Amino acid sequence: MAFVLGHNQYGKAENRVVRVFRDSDPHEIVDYDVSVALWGGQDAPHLTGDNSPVLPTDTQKNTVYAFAKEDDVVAQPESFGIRLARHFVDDTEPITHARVRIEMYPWTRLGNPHAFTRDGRFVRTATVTYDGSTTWVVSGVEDLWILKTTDSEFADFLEDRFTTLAPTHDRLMATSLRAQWWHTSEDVDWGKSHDRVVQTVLETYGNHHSLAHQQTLFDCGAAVLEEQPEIAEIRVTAPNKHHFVYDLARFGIENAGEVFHADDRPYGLQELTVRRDDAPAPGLAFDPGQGW
Ligand SMILES: O=c1[nH]c(=O)c2[nH]c(=O)[nH]c2[nH]1
Repeated sequence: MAFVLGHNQYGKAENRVVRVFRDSDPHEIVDYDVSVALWGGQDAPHLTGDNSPVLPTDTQKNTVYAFAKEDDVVAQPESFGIRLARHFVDDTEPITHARVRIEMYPWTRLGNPHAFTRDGRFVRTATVTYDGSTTWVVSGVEDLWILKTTDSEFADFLEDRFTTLAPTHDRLMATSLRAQWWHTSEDVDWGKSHDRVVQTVLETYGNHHSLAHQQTLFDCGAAVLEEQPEIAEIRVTAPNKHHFVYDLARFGIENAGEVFHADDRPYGLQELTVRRDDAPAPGLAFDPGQGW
């Protein structure tokens, strides 16, 4: 029996970088978790242990911290990712592809010019993939919690002999949303664009009269594409965080949708892509992972 090497990539994952902009008054900071993955020309180390084509992950880590000195570049996760990805491919023989994934933890300024509190509303993400000619820039958000106390229905669904769910025309609906959107241009004010997407998603989710979580999420994605022409495609992963009306009738207490059990698992999971009908193919924009 013979074995062949399939897709492989390697890199330094989760480099935690905090950059302080001391020259700005008041001080600014960015807080990143940067993961680098490189591929191309790496048969020898896997098959024979010959490390001559390997740029050590330790060197990759050092590069992340060194480039964090470049003010304009490091200020936004997208521009930092572009800088790093192009460097690793353009300056390192035999690397052909780089993917840099950055999580950004937002901090909010306190009352004085050099103190901050971690803003736990969401994590901002950017994933940049570069193949030596094309650069794919994907921005995103994770752990964006949204909850609405009414304006949500779920009825008229398929029923079979295992169905026990009662249809409802008024329920509490909640999620912790993950979304990633692909820009077809780099001529973007990354910070403003990100703020706008988050705002659009929050407003749409909140204002939408929902017949299903699926419908609300599609509308959120469509609203983002409507607002921002440079975004070609958005992918959303959203658990339906079930809240069950707690049975207080057992104690002779009325509960008209006021006391809920916030269930942890299992949860419904809606995953969808919304794209412009004339959008180009996304190529390597979205990380398929190892497929499990
Ligand atoms: O919005 C919903 N979509 C579903 O597919 C579903 N399934 C379910 O049990 N509850 C819900 N709610």
